[in-house]
Amino acid sequence: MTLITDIRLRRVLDSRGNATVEADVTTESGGFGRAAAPSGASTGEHEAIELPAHEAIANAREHAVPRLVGEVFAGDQREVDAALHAADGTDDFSEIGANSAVAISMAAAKAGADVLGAPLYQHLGGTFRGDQFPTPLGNVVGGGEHAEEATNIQEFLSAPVGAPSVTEAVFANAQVHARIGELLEEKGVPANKGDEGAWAPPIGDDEAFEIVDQATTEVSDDLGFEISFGLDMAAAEMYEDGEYVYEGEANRSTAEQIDYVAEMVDEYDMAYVEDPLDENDFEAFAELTDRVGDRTLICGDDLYVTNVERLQDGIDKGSSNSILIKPNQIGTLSDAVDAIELGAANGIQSVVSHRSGETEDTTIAHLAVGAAAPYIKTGTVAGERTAKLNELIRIEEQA
Ligand SMILES: C=C(OP(=O)(O)O)C(=O)O
Ligand SMILES: [Mg+2]
Repeated sequence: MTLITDIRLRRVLDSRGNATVEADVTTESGGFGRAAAPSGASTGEHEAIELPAHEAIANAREHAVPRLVGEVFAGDQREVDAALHAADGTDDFSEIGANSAVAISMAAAKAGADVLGAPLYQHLGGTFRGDQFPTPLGNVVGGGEHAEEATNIQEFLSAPVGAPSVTEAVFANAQVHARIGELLEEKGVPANKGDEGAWAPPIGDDEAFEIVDQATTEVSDDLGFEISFGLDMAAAEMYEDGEYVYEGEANRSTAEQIDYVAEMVDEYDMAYVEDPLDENDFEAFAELTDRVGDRTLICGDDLYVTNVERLQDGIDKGSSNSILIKPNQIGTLSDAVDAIELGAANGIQSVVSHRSGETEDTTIAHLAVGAAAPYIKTGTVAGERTAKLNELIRIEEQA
């Protein structure tokens, strides 16, 4: 029933206005799935390769489509993803493009779910999934590679860790975002928005810490549950010649960077710090995790690039207690689920994540619920972000 009978690939727009790959997968019994690849700006050095959309489409049409159509069942995700790897023939999807691979992988999953008549999260996770929801980490202030003339730190993330439901958590993050907008206006700070819809004010990191702390505390008091906050430092983007470069402040050595992050974790009681150190420095990550990992999540994004071999290295070295999961960093849903499961088996908490360039695709909301990931990072406002957040609200209502 789920034999793939047709795959269509096209260029569509992402939220930055760039071309990305959209895939339609149809099965023998009329099952249908459509999905589109997201795209990063602060990409990890070890990510699977995204090709220009037209090239990824041409190469996937030549190599992947003939291996899937009439050959593979959309209901068997492992089979779909193995065929994508075989069609590509490299270890980083540089032949067909990770953008084509992930779009086809996700579209096939949706087609499989469609035939079964089951929600995607249940098709991915099994019938006993749907009772555990991720806490949404919401980007409320940011800069780095996502906005010019804004904070050095890429993302300040509202973390409604005490929310009684995912719906209340989603609305809490939106309220924090709105309150920050008011606080910036009161201070007379002109606030544009970055690629993910977070405020991108021309202020230093110190001031951003204070504003985010104030907003999360006020909204927490108003709503009556704990709202902490966290960071994505995207430190690989700051790392030059052995130092962390901060515009408008002194650079920091690795030891100083570790001290700085550890101090901020304690000063602001932060729940989460992503990529606080360079993407190849497993040892410095381990030092920081050793210092503060009992009271906050130290998450590897560019460090692991959703790759089980890099994650195993991090597990062996004690580099972190959390991993970011971006399906397009590794190319298929099966690879992403493998990383979540390896993490879970070793006490590493998964954060399923969007990219800074997104589409209206909602697959990651289902992946987070289907794989019982404890966190999801998918923005706070902006249509391509609220698409996922609103899908979580719907899943919670149905489950
Ligand atoms: C979402 C992120 O940004 P990008 O997609 O630009 O890598 C991130 O770094 O976590
Ligand atoms: Mg990141």
